[in-house]
Amino acid sequence: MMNVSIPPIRREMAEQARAYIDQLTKPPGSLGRLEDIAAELAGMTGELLPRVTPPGVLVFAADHGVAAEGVSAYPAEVTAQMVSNFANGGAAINAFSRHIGALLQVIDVGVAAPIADERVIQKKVRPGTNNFATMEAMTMSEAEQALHVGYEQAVSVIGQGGRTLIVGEMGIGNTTAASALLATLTDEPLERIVGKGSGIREERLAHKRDVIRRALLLHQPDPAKPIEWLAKIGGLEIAAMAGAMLAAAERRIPILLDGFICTVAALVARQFAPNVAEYMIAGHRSQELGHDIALRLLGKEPLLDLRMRLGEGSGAAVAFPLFVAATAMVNEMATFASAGISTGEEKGEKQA
Ligand SMILES: Cc1cc2ncn([C@H]3O[C@H](COP(=O)(O)O)[C@@H](O)[C@H]3O)c2cc1C
Ligand SMILES: O=C(O)c1cccnc1
Repeated sequence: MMNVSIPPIRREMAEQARAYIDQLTKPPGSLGRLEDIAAELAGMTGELLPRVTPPGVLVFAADHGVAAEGVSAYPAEVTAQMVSNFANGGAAINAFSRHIGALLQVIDVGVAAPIADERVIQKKVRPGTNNFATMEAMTMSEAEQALHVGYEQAVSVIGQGGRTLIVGEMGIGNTTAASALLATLTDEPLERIVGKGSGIREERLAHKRDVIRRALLLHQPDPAKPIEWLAKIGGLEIAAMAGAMLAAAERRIPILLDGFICTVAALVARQFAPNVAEYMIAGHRSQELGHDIALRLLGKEPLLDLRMRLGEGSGAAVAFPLFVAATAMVNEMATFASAGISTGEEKGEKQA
């Protein structure tokens, strides 16, 4: 792991798509960012008329030992409780997945409590990580196993017909792990990286930053050694999300990113294969403080800004209809020639 070989995107197909989009019955550029999305999807898939439905939504759940430090607004048992909620179809990601016709899978990659529900895919690598404030979160072998779980799950959902990959997560404490990972990729101070996650108060936010500061001093994690980096301060679901992204890019499947945790997982994936990022589009800007820094590092501008801060893949699911609109534009619109409509240039018209 991770011996992935991700093909370069087909830039000539993206260019061909742009030229074709300019022939559609609208002033050039008038569908704005949708035109960019359509061209990017063509470059990723290698197809002028790509299909993006159905999306595969993978929600990876795992617990975090660092939750014992009081870094979340919620108790750790909420992870397992929310997994039951996912299984019962009652979470935000369930509602949104139904409305976009997604193939939704919920995967236990490391929930602390036993999950005995056949609607949850059982891939537990270990029951939660260790508290990385005092010891390494997991072994390197476990980090690799978690990456593999994600990789295999993406292969599976793509095999079932998934044409876009959305990855979400559930794990109380995971904004602490994601912030710690992000902090090692930038010189930005923790005051600009570490946010309120599920909604902690200001006093607790200072404590959360202290916990991360101490952990970074203790472990000296090096992102250039990504398995070791993940093992020291990462999370099982974050590793799985990264693995899933690698599998999708390898198969030319576009990846629609969710919020803060997901973008950090994308940065993790990039540590394994730099060009994986060419297959990603950022779905939304999360309210989580560090998300802008993570997006900037990844070089992505988010499609939506709805002041969301949930995770689970919810922001990506809400952005997905933009993929549908972009591909419908290319697939269904008439061209000036086919509709017999005069072009502005032919008439020598200028915009007033
Ligand atoms: C009921 C509930 C549902 C959630 N769904 C996603 N998260 C989000 O909040 C958690 C991260 O925040 P922190 O690091 O502060 O614990 C993750 O589980 C994330 O998916 C939830 C959190 C809660 C409480
Ligand atoms: O943007 C996210 O992924 C996020 C933000 C807050 C809490 N959980 C997740």
